[in-house]
Amino acid sequence: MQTMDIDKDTYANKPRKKDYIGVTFSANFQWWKRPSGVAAVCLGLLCVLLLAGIIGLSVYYNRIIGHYYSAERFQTSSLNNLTKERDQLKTSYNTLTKERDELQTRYNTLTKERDQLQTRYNTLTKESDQLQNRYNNLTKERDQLQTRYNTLTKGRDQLQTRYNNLTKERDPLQNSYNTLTKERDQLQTSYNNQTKERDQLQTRYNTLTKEKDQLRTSSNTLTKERDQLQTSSNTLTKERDQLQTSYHTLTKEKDQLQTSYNTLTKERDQLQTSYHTLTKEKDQLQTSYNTLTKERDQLQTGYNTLTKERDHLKEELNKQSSGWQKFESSWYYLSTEKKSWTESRQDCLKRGAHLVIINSKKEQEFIHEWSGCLDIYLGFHDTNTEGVWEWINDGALGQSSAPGTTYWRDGEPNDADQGEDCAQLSKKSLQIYCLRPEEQSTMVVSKAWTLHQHFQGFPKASDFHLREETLPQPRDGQVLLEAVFLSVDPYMRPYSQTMMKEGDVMIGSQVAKVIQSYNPSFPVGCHVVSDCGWRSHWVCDGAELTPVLPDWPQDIPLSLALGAIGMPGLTALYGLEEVCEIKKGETLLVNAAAGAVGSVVGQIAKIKGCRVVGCAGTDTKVSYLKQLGFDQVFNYKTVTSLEESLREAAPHGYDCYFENVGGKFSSVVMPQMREYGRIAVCGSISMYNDTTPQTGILSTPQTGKLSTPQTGILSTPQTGLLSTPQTGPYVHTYMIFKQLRMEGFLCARWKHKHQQSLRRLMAWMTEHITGTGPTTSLRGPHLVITATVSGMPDPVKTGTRTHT
Ligand SMILES: NC(=O)C1=CN([C@@H]2O[C@H](COP(=O)(O)OP(=O)(O)OC[C@H]3O[C@@H](n4cnc5c(N)ncnc54)[C@H](OP(=O)(O)O)[C@@H]3O)[C@@H](O)[C@H]2O)C=CC1
Ligand SMILES: CCCCCCC/C=C/C=O
Repeated sequence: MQTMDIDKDTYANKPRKKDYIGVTFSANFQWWKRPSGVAAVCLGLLCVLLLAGIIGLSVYYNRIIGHYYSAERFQTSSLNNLTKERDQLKTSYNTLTKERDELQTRYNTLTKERDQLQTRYNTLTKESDQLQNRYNNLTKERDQLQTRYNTLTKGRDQLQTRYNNLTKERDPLQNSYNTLTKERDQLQTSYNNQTKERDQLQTRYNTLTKEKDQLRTSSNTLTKERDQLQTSSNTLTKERDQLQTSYHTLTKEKDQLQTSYNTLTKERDQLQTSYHTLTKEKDQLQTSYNTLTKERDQLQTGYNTLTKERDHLKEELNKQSSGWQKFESSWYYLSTEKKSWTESRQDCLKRGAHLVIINSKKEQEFIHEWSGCLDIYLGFHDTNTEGVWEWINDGALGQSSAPGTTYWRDGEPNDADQGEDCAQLSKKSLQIYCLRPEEQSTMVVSKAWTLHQHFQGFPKASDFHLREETLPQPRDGQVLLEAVFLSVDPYMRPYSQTMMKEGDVMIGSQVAKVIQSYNPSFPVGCHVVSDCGWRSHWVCDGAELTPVLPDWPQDIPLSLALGAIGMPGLTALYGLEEVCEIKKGETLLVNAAAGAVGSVVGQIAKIKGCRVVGCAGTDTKVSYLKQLGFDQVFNYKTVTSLEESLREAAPHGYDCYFENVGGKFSSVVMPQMREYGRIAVCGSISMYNDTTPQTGILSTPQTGKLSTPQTGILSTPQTGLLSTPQTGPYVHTYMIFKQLRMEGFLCARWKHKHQQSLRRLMAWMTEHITGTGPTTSLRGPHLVITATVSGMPDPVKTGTRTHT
């Protein structure tokens, strides 16, 4: 291994401490290898021997002398021997001294040599120190190199680990990528390239720097590739999931379409067969129909001619028998009642006629004679412009010329009694004079409820004020109305806020009777619907009047012209047909179901073959709605959970929701709408009287699309329709995911259809009355009118409609 090689080299160069000490000792102990060392040692030894000999001799000599003197007498003979020995010792002493000197000389020589050696030794020591320093430096460098080597090794190992991990991660990604896409082969190739690169990297493993760079490069590349693979894997996974979802949706839709296609194909085939059969039958019938039509038309023509002749004869007979007189092409009637000119004019209009208009002298003479010479009011007046006399034009005849003006009595018209605006044919002569039209008639005083002060919260009696006002005489084209039924509707609460100022007469519709008329479209006695507000009487020109349907059946209360066969009924019809576009078999929810609108909504939906769920606020109303044929009804005020009751009533949810109440009720319904559901926002009665904002919280939805209830506060609306800021909830999530359609509407949008729609409502109502229609045909709640001492309904007590 490379590592081992490096270690060997390193340790081979490394001096051991033991060896270093060895160098020092070799200078002190290996003296026998040097001559100067040997000489010095010998000299030292000789000195020691000499010293020992001198000491030994002196000891010996002292003993001998001592012994000699004591035994002088005994050992005189040995004196000579001693002297000899002394001489010999002297000789050897001299010899030794010589030798010592020689040794001293040699010692000096050796000392010199030793000094030289010492100098050389010092030089060597210095050199050794220098070497030691260099060695230390080298050691340091080596250590640094070692450290760098270790760091690099570690880095390489980490890179290797990362590389291995990346390689490991890359493999499963490669596998999933291969599974997910057709590009598997390309990725496989790139994988092989990577593997090759890895092998090359392995080969270049020995050069750390290069290897590091290569590894880093390949690591970065792999990381990038892995990220790209990860990204493309994520993208593909997402795309696959989306495709999977849309695939499922499409499969479902396709299956449904296939099913309905098959059903339709079958139905079409059956229809095709029956169409052919019917076409044949139709052709045969058409032929016989054409023949019969011709015959019928001929008969009809003959019949019409005969009918006309008969009617004409009948009319003449009737008229004659009821006092009418024919002169030339006109009929004349003489009333025996005493009335003013104005009242007589009314009386004529009631009879479908008008005050007499004279077109010729002959006619004037006939009237004079036939009347038995009575005073006769003429349809001649200058009420529009003083001094400009004209014939009345109540529509019965075309505009007449005015030949009568040539028959004025002398001095007439003179306006003698001021306001003599009408003409009379004198009983005494054939002449005309003028008189006041209102003689004998009384002025009409109307009573009206006004808005005394704007409502704060629920309306109260003190918000209203009863006012009397004298009405002007109706003029040509005008009518005088008398209220029969007034309506108190929820819309008045928010509308008054913007459309009215304090002191104005309360807005509202009424059924009124025409009691004076100068407008042939509205004869006296007919009933109209007028938007003139809460008044007892009113004079108007008829432009805004809607006649109640002709031939209104006697057994249907006229008050329904303000209910089921009036604006509320129309609202119900348009909300269902135009906004909800309701279809047979669908499930509908309606709240405020026992009200004027709600009760009709439920009944029309039943007529159309739908399943109807209704909510009302009392048990009596609940029973009433059951009688009307609603499928499921409950009292929303007494149920434990509105949410649960709604779900029980329609476990599969609601296709259509006719919204009358708004606020919290609406929040609870929203999650229970079915996909593609439609919501007709007709009203929001629960919010009209708010003084503090309602807090609308959407409960956590079944779908789980929203995890957190949503709330919010709408700032006070620009329109000022609502005095109190409205709070959430925000319904967007439901609208989006259930693909709902929510549309507000006002019934006036379809004004052009009102007449035909009223006839449809009346037809449903009549079917019910006569029992000819389905059991679900229409019934309508009536109005409760509470009379007061004032003679006007109490605006607060009549605030709620109910059924009777
Ligand atoms: N868009 C349009 O063109 C029109 C809209 N409308 C709207 O239709 C709705 C119904 O009108 P209409 O049938 O004439 O009214 P009604 O006066 O006949 O009935 C109203 C009923 O609403 C219910 N109600 C009243 N207050 C509340 C409340 N706070 N919370 C829940 N329910 C309440 C009561 O029934 P209960 O006892 O069952 O609670 C009440 O009897 C109203 O919102 C009105 O504004 C009406 C006509 C036209
Ligand atoms: C003065 C009669 C106006 C009738 C308009 C009714 C529209 C109702 C709207 C909401 O409640």
